[in-house]
Amino acid sequence: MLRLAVPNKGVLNEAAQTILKEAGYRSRKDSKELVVVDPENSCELFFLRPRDIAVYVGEGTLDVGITGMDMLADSGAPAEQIIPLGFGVSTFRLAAKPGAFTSIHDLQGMRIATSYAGLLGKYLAEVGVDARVIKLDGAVETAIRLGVADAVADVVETGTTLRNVGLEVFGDPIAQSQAALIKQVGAEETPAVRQLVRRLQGVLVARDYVMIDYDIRAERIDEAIAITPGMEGPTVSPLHREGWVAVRAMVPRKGHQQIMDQLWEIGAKAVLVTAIFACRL
Ligand SMILES: Nc1ncnc2c1ncn2[C@@H]1O[C@H](COP(=O)(O)OP(=O)(O)OP(=O)(O)O)[C@@H](O)[C@H]1O
Ligand SMILES: O=P(O)(O)OC[C@H]1O[C@H](OP(=O)(O)OP(=O)(O)O)[C@H](O)[C@@H]1O
Ligand SMILES: [Mg+2]
Repeated sequence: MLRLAVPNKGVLNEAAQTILKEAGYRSRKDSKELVVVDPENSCELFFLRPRDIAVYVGEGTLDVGITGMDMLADSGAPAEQIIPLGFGVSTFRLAAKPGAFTSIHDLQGMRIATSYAGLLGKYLAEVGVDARVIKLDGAVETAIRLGVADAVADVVETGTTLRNVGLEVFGDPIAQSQAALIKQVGAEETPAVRQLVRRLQGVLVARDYVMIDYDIRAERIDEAIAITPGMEGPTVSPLHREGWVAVRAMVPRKGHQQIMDQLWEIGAKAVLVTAIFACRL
């Protein structure tokens, strides 16, 4: 049995469940379910707080888990990324009242509120700043207004939360993060883990790529291949029309309209773009 940890709440919950479902694993029927057994995939899914997932995986009680890389770094647990998953993308940053500070070095002797005390503590040690870390569970942006802190260190995505309380980021970003599949440091990747990884990678590729099909004059095939090189070279098949070939290749979803324009410029006909439902590369 593969034992897999999935975020039970927060912004990672829905995206993690979606990617696992697309990868062929069972979903839970309601948000109160804490363990789901998936016999077809010989897998058990444990729904846990994203912050705790690194701890379970680091201890080796669960084989793999999905959590934010910032949470993994914050926990200090001996776990590592297997693959990034492309969601829960955020930056960990300092913020304060506009104009109050310009760099981390202005925070010597100040109070900084955060729910990522581990991550902030490591950063302060790295840059040699001695500040007081005020550990809070969430909604840390309010700490300044309530007089508990002079600055905050928190996750920023769109910046809406900071704007709403009249705060501004300052200094260099402390860390970039996104959700990842993680395992214990040094743990061997079992066949079940490798299969999960292949499936997740297949979903990520299917999300990022589309399939393009078109017909082109045989003498322009080199130009066409330069535009649509595919993953390992496009499929080129003869057409039942003298002097023409059919080409099929995967291209990035982003920018596929520009690729269609370029193909049209070199005389391609019947250019079709279709979504990839699933793939294994
Ligand atoms: N608004 C956001 N956009 C993108 N990613 C985010 C956002 N907020 C948090 N994250 C990321 O999601 C992960 C989990 O954060 P989340 O806020 O769900 O956990 P939490 O704060 O412990 O839980 P909760 O907010 O339910 O108390 C972290 O890696 C974080 O960087
Ligand atoms: O830049 P934004 O797009 O506004 O997103 C960032 C906000 O999202 C998260 O809050 P969450 O909803 O998880 O609440 P929390 O602070 O209680 O964790 C994070 O802690 C920030 O407050
Ligand atoms: Mg949160």
